[in-house]
Amino acid sequence: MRTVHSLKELRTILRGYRQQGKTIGLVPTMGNLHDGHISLVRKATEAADVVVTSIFVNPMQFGANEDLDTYPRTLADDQEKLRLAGNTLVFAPTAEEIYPEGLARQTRVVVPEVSEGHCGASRPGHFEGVATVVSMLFNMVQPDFAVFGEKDFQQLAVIRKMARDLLIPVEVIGAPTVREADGLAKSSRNGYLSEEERAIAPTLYRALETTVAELASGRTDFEALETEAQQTLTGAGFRPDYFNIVNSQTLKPATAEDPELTVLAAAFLGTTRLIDNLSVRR
Ligand SMILES: Nc1ncnc2c1ncn2[C@@H]1O[C@H](COP(=O)(O)OP(=O)(O)OP(=O)(O)O)[C@@H](O)[C@H]1O
Ligand SMILES: CC(C)(CO)[C@@H](O)C(=O)[O-]
Ligand code: BAL
Repeated sequence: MRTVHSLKELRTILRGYRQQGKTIGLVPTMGNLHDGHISLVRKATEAADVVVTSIFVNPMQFGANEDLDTYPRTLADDQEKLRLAGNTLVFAPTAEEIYPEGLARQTRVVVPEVSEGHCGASRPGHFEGVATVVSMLFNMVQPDFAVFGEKDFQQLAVIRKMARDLLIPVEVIGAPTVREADGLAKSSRNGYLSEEERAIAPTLYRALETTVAELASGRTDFEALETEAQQTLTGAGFRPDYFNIVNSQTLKPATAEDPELTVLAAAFLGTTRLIDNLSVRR
């Protein structure tokens, strides 16, 4: 498995694979890899001959008061995990390689509607940063397939729409959320939790499970369900950011007629912001 840091090297190697008629899968990440990321890599190896995992902590998607500087960077460990998972190539560029003229002068990709609300409301500019860097990664790698986790449900919806609207010839594949034994969604940011916070953290998943069970039983008083869940989270020691029951396709507020609903949630434990979601067909 090779690691490249420059776009020039990446393009040279990928040209070789294409000349051999090989299909290419892309797994975009910010590194500090865990079993969730590795499940995406394995899925990509099933779909494509060659798998490129990118590791780039993208400054454009971080807000001014967020954790860009402290975000864990663990390239050597990540490389070993990727090698064991059957990954072909690691692309780990510097910020200068991706944004040579700096963020202020970079063309940006805005995805309307689906970027609004939920994480888009709490993290202004976040999905613009994600859509911009992912469209650049699609241009750099020109993958046949790209795999993203359903843990970041709104992000997956934004990327699907962006690829469709910009006519990018890539098949976007969603992969199920990988969880710890107690239900907590695996996430690099779980590493920020204290022992006490880690013990509370699975309450987020349990609140989603409770809400989904109520929805499956036919309840349609969505706002009351959202309030109940937020009270549960607050009682457990969280500071809820949002807890929204939505139409799984549009991510707009749920209606009683929707055939599939998704519950999207984000909540803080101390300074750590966790997100998770669960879907239910009715
Ligand atoms: N538990 C998980 N199961 C499946 N996919 C996941 C999981 N966690 C992250 N992913 C996916 O991995 C890709 C890279 O995500 P990222 O590097 O931000 O990891 P992360 O653990 O979600 O980090 P963060 O804590 O910053 O949210 C995204 O497509 C994301 O949805
Ligand atoms: C898709 C992504 C790699 C873009 O920076 C990031 O948002 C992530 O890790 O989910
Ligand atoms: N996993 C989403 C990337 C972010 O939180 O910035």
